[in-house]
Amino acid sequence: MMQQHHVTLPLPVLKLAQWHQGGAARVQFVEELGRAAREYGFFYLTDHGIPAAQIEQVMTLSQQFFQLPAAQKQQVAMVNSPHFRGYSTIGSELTNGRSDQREQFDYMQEEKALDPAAMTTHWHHLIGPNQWPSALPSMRDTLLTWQQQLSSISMELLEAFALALEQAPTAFHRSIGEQPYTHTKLIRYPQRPSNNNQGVGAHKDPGYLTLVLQDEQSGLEVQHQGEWLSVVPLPGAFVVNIGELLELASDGYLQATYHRVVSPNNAQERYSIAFFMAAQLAAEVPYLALPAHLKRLAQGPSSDPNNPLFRQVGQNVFKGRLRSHPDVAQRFYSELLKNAG
Ligand SMILES: O=C(O)CCC(=O)C(=O)O
Ligand SMILES: [Fe+2]
Repeated sequence: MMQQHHVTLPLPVLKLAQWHQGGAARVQFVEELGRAAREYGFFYLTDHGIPAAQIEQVMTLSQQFFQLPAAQKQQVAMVNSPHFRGYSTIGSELTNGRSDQREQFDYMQEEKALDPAAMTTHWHHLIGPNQWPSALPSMRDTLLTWQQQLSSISMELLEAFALALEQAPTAFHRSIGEQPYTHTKLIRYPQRPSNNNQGVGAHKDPGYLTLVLQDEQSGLEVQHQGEWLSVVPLPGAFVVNIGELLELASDGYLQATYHRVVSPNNAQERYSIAFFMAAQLAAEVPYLALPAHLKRLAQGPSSDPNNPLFRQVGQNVFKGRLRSHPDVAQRFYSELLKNAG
């Protein structure tokens, strides 16, 4: 018999199949979710229904993309997209003012940019087409399907979150409308350079929820009671975390947890794929009326002068993008930065 290795996982493991099962299993899922969300703001999600073969296919595609010659990746460079979509080279992204040691490919829903006359506010620029590399013709359909599937899982999770907060399961629906704003990021962390181990600096995610798929290389860490916990990889699981919009909606009863990635310390590189779900850009985050026993524990959303949280979804997403991608901000939004500064 194969020897079993029992690794103690640092975070709760939730099975989405339990939610699908309904009845008492669903009630238990909601209870576990409520506890995990309040205690850690992070958990592993397994039994989510996405086949292992598809996960493998998407991970392989990501590796193929990053292995393309630099010139081909530059053909889809994000710095050419006012919509913050495409490839960012290592070091071009900033978190907490320091450069992140990762290269990435960002895409969102496939959309047409708005007519300039219809652009009445800055975040309208987030809407637009993706950029796809001609060298990998299957990438577009494979990744848009992936994004749609993760969006469906996130919608189910949001219903469960609503129940955990003792709301109607549809409490978030109005802010989502027909389609939430979704964003996926393929990421490659190279082996740690000698002078900077910041894969991505400590941050909160700006949306409602994030689902991360990691390979077998650790590096993701979450802040918990003043310590950094290593989110050791659990094969096939998504790591789910709460974003700023859920913190705002619950008046800080749930908090968006700080997390970071420390660059691989050995000869390995690390690949991950992060999926971020916000609400509709035009929406305002709802104020949920929490029952007294939860309200008592709500501390109000955190107020960090370096990271104001905005209830207007588009504004919250746009501020995050401007800060993370100064090259795009400088090229397309320098007037805005001048006025803000
Ligand atoms: O790569 C990871 O594991 C997490 C990435 C992350 O936190 C982010 O891109 O917001
Ligand atoms: Fe993150």
